[in-house]
Amino acid sequence: MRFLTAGESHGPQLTLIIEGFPAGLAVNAADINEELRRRQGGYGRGRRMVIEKDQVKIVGGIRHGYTTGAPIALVIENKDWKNWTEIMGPEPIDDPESVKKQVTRPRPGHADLNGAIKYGHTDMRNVLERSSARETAARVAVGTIAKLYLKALGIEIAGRVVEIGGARDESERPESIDAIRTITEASEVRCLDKEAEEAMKKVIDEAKENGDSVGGVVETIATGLPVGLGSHVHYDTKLDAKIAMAVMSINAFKGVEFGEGFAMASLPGSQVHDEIQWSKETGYTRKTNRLGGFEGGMTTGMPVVVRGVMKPIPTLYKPLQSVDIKTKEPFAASIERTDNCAVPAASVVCEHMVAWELAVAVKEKFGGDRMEDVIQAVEAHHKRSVAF
Ligand SMILES: Cc1cc2nc3c(=O)[nH]c(=O)nc-3n(C[C@H](O)[C@H](O)[C@H](O)COP(=O)(O)O)c2cc1C
Ligand SMILES: C=C(O[C@@H]1CC(C(=O)O)=C[C@@H](OP(=O)(O)O)[C@H]1O)C(=O)O
Repeated sequence: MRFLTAGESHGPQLTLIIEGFPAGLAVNAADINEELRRRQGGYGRGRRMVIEKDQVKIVGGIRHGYTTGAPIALVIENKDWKNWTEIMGPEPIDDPESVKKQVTRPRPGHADLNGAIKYGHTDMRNVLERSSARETAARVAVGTIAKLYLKALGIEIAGRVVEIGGARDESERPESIDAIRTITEASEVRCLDKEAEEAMKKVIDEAKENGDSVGGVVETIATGLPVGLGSHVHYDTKLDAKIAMAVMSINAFKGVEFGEGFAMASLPGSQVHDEIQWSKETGYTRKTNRLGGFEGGMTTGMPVVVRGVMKPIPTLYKPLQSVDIKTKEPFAASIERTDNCAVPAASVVCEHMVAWELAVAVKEKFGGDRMEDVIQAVEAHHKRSVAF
């Protein structure tokens, strides 16, 4: 299974090709549009999200509501494109230097300067257009199909915000995925606790007033997993490692942890490892889930619990010192628009990246050209695991 995305933030559209889903999976544009809507929202977003109303157009691989087994092709239009046709057009121009809005002032913390030096661009727009997290809309679209595939196999996924700029949601996470979804959807920052929500909004407001930005921590939970997705045999078959890579690949993510995560550093082994129990009805389970659903790079059958930390947004209204690459003169950046917190949106992206990696692992273990084959294979594996 693989997917590729193409398209610039202010270009005409994002384009996606996805390979590997079996035939017979029910997929509707409405399912994808609902997840795209979720990603666009959340407290702290900037004015761009007023312009965009993300809608997917299915242009291949799905017919009469079902996958055919052919590559799936999707398109998401950028409504902002109409304001950028001159600056972003593909046609050759005689004097590129004449283009208005050439970007020569790299933002600390963004991809601008490294990308310019690496690719030799004097207009850093050639870097920022593709490094923009606009691309995460495409990832949510493919992740929605992964979610639908997993759901047909009894695997459910939800996400939430745990922390924003030091304001933390300490409340107990409900076990039910539906409960997590219902509560977080009612929260403007996608957390579980009302008081925490107010504190997070305050932190975002204060940062905005100061021309600053804030980051945070998001969590994704997946339930209903078969035992033994992933493998211990190679570094690149360990599923926790693959999920960590996928989460780290989200723009501005700087760290990943599973279960108790970094807190394990200060705990004795007896308070970290999950004791094993057995019953005839359920087979082997763990009494706790402090390891977050993985041992040896394989799923234990307990919920996968993965968290990612997002750094504060790099584009700031409060100027940070940088150097103009054309004049080599120092300047203090001034900008037009930006998100000042995208942690709630990023929690939606994280859910979808985890869904994708789980879907890949399911496909690797169970194969199948038709959905009914996959369903049967997963059911047979569940039965074997319980009887083991
Ligand atoms: C949903 C989302 C929205 C983002 N919005 C912005 C933004 O408005 N302005 C900005 O400078 N960075 C934004 N970022 C972060 C940058 O895309 C990111 O910092 C940049 O691509 C550099 O990559 P790195 O931070 O992973 O090193 C956003 C990230 C996400 C996940
Ligand atoms: C467009 C999206 O996010 C963008 C991500 C982003 C960045 O630098 O990552 C910068 C901003 O873009 P603009 O400069 O056009 O305002 C965000 O709006 C989106 O999430 O769909």
